[in-house]
Amino acid sequence: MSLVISHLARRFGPTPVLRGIDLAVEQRELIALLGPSGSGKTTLLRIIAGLDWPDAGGLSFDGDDWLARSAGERRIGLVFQHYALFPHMTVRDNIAFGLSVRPRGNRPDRAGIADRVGRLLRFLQIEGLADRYPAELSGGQRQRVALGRAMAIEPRVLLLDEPFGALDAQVRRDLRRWLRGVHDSTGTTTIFVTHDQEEAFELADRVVVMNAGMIEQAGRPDEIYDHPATPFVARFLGLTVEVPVAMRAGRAEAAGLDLTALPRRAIPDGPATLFLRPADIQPLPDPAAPFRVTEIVSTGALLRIMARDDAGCRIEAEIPRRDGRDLREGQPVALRPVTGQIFPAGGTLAARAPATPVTLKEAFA
Ligand SMILES: Nc1ncnc2c1ncn2[C@@H]1O[C@H](COP(=O)(O)OP(=O)(O)OP(=O)(O)O)[C@@H](O)[C@H]1O
Repeated sequence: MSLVISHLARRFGPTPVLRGIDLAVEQRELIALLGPSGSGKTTLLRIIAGLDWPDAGGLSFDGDDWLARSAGERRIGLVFQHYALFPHMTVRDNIAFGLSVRPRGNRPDRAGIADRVGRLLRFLQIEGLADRYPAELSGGQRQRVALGRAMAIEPRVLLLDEPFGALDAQVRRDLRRWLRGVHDSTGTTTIFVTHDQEEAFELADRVVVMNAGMIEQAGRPDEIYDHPATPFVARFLGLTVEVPVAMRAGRAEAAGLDLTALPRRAIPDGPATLFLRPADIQPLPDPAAPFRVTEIVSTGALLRIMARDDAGCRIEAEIPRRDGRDLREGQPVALRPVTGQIFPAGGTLAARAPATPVTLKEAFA
């Protein structure tokens, strides 16, 4: 166990921003803090970094009480969305900065620093940028350099706050893969903040979903994707179709919906809510079905099918375009969810469930 966060609380004036955070981060783990704006992700990151202090709770690293340590003593690498590099310094000097300001006993000599920076530049595949100034770099290149600067001090924990937030989609994707590769080679314990689901799921070993200052769920990406633990997580992860159902002997029933593909659940008889992703609902032409297609919209590869029954219940399904050739507006369709999540009424917990071969070790050898 490396980083242990216990019962952490923080308020700003009367507003509680963190309301009892408990999280243990293993050595070498890559954790994503995922949540909507204002859920407290940055505040938590700042407290870990030593840039802010909690009102209550604990924070330790390998048993050492970090709340008794300054930011510098914690040896943390930080990368922010707009972490301005020093504009008057070249990339090489920016990366060397963290090493050159170390206390004397701990500081390599000039040749040692130059050697380390050279190896790090190669490792991060930014050798060609070494003599440029930040103004001569693209956004993606700047963030690679910012990561290099954060890593030069061999941080015990690397903290990234929306590091790719300001970049366009393709660059973000490239940087994600690059970051994952860097992490896999170095094994630096890493926590990054994002509100981008795809980014969190592609990059992280474990995703921590935050909402209103609390952790709603923490787990492996596929675990969270397949089994959201709360209605909030379900909605946040795209299970946006909510259907009132009646539970009977573990099966969900709803008029006009074929729910036979859903497995039995250990949920008491009575009212419940079924949460579905539009992509998990199959609309099948059926003259006897109570739902009718009201609208078909193409988004390119996909068709969005809106359906409605006489009682006014509206359900949206999303299917690959090639699967929708037989569907027409006005046509009766049976709706068949293939998977979904059920929460008892009241919304409590669900019953269901690189180009160069230099490694960082070599870079610092
Ligand atoms: N120094 C401060 N003083 C007062 N309120 C603050 C301060 N810092 C943050 N807050 C408030 O605390 C709440 C949580 O902010 P925080 O930045 O931690 O959320 P976040 O999840 O990182 O959001 P975002 O994704 O928008 O960055 C917000 O309502 C914010 O306005």
